[in-house]
Order: sequence, then C-alpha cells, then structure tokens
Amino acid sequence: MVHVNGPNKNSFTAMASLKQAFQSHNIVLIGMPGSGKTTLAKLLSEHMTRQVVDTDVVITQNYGDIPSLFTVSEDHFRKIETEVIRKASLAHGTIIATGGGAVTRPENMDYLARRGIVFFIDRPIELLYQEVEIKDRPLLTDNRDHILELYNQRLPLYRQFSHHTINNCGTKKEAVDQFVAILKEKYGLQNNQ
Ligand SMILES: Nc1ncnc2c1ncn2[C@@H]1O[C@H](COP(=O)(O)OP(=O)(O)OP(=O)(O)O)[C@@H](O)[C@H]1O
Ligand SMILES: O=C(O)C1=C[C@@H](O)[C@@H](O)[C@H](O)C1
Ligand SMILES: [Mg+2]
Repeated sequence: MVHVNGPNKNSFTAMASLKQAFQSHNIVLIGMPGSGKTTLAKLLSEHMTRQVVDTDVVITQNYGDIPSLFTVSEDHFRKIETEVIRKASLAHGTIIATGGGAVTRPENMDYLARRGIVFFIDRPIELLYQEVEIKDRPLLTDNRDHILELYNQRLPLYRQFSHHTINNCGTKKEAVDQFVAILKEKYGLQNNQ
C-alpha cells in the first residue's frame, strides 16, 4: 500500500492494484517559470512513453499567444488557464506540464490532484535568473527582479500543492533520474510503465 503525502491522498489506496492506480494517474509538474517543467515533461515522456500535455502550449494553440492574453488582463489569461487545466486533468496516464502560475488558483490544483501525482520542480533562483527566457513570460518582462518576488510568493504554494519535489539543480538527466526513482519507490514503476 502506498502512502502519498499532500492533497487527495487516498485514490491509490482505493484502487484494486497499484499498477492499475499508477497507470491511470497523471504526472503533474508545477514550479516557477523557467524551472524546467516543459523540458523535463518532454524528457520524462520519452522515458516512459507517456503523452505530454503542456497547458501553456494548449492555451497558445487554442486562444492565441500568452502575452496577448495578458494584454487583455491577467484574469482573462487565468480563466482560460483554469479551463485548460480542468480539461487536461480529465486525462489518464498523461504527463501534464503546467504554467508557472497554476498554483495561484486553488481550483486548478484541485483539478490536477484528482488523479495526479504532483511534482514541484525546484530550480534555484540563481539558475532561474540565468536561464529564464523572459520574452514569452509577461509577468517577468517589466523587471527581472520580479522573479524573486514571485518565488517568495509562490514557494509555499508549490510546497503545499505537491506530493514530491524534484531538485533541478544538476543536469536534466539527473532530474529525470529523480522522477524515475520516486515513481519506482512510491508507485511501483516497472520497465518504465
Ligand atoms: N537541469 C537543467 N539543466 C540545464 N538547463 C535546464 C535545466 N532545466 C531547465 N533548463 C532550461 O531552462 C529553460 C527553461 O525551461 P522550461 O521552458 O522547461 O521551463 P518551464 O518551467 O516550462 O517555464 P514556464 O513556466 O515559463 O513554462 C530551458 O532553456 C531549459 O532547457
Ligand atoms: O508564472 C506565471 O504566472 C506564468 C508562467 C508561464 O508558464 C505562463 O503560463 C504565463 O506566462 C504565466
Ligand atoms: Mg513551460
């Protein structure tokens, strides 16, 4: 029996078998803009042959580019994001990469945790400064120091809403290895299934 810390703890214990439970669950990545959610979701999907849904990509494809949606208002973007997250959360066995601000609306995290194992991608702030591409991230374009403010505001939320943390301070492969180790140890991942 697997004990999972955090929200929506017991869907695993209720399922007939661990394997069945694991295969029906989504793997959800949350974390700061530029922390590596999109990148690691793709690498993990190659490793596990699961599909990726990247909510920022779905938004862009269906509603237009993110900076333009923010031009209407942040609330306009957030409503769209919530609807995209709601739909993405209905999937089974998918890897869901979220936008950095998904944690700012608790209903998003409710949807994602219903059948999601939620991983916080924790990338040190110095590395976010170095690598984050601010052009497509409207909340960061006016002032790079805003990253620190967002980090301080959101860190407690990323912790609160995640079941596990990936310390993305080494190579991308090391980060993927951390996912695999947790999925094997806690959820019975075998042969990448
Ligand atoms: N472990 C790592 N080593 C080197 N570069 C990394 C690592 N993790 C992420 N990066 C780089 O950081 C940048 C941002 O990553 P990515 O776009 O995946 O972030 P994100 O969390 O999806 O951001 P957003 O919330 O804005 O969508 C990319 O250039 C990616 O290659
Ligand atoms: O941190 C945020 O609030 C955001 C991060 C990006 O992934 C996009 O979802 C959008 O730019 C908002
Ligand atoms: Mg992304």
